Amino acid sequence: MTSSKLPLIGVVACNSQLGLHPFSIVGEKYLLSVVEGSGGWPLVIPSLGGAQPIAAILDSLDGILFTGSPSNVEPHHYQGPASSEGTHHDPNRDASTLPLIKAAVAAGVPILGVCRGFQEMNVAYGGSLYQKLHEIGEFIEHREDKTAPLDVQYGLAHEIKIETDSLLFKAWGQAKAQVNSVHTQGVERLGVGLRIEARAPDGLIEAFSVIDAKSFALGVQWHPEWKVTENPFYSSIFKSFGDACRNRATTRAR
Ligand SMILES: N[C@@H](CCC(=O)NCCCC(=O)O)C(=O)O
Repeated sequence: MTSSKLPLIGVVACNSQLGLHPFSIVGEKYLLSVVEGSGGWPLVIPSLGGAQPIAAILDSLDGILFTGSPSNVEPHHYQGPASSEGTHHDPNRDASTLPLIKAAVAAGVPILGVCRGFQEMNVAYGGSLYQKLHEIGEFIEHREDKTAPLDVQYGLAHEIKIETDSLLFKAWGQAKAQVNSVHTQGVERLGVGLRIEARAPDGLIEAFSVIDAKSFALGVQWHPEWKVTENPFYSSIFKSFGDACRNRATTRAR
């Protein structure tokens, strides 16, 4: 690979107030997973909301990672009931990522959605979300113990069963894997044009891909970016995503 073909991978940012100023921020684990897991270079995509130059963004990138976030997609985007008081939202991120997801897939730009990014993909394709899985009754605990050390919070939490006709199976080569679980929300109604790739033991959808995508388009509910190089399953996901980005890098006009 020559340096001019290094895949440039957009990583979407969250908005957060630090002191008196609003900042666009991206967790370092996402940036490192692009470098160490996908062999690309991360470029932060700010979620400024409103008009964004989608065509120019897509023309400049070989892939996009839609990151996880403590914030939740605002329920009006999926015709859900209003969130309970105090729910953390990021309306500018919603306004930026929801249109960018479908535009990226249509343009053949590889995408990987993680946790909030996975939930955004589902909403972008017309799906809906459970806002509090633990209140539904039929699901195992999918939340992390926020009082535990990070390695415990992101430790392996449950098994997933992987469909054999799937991007995940192609990457991993096995029909089962162990994953972490760091989320409160989950897919309720699957978006149109999405195919289930994996489920948790309680039936919750843990991964899907976009059926008619011209390139890699996968969403996962868990966090494969977490210490990606130490987990062969997580590595296989970022490697497959990186391969798709490398493929675009060799053909994209610069
Ligand atoms: N808020 C949603 C999505 C959960 C999620 O993405 N968690 C990651 C938080 C830390 C990080 O930024 O990686 C939900 O709770 O379901």
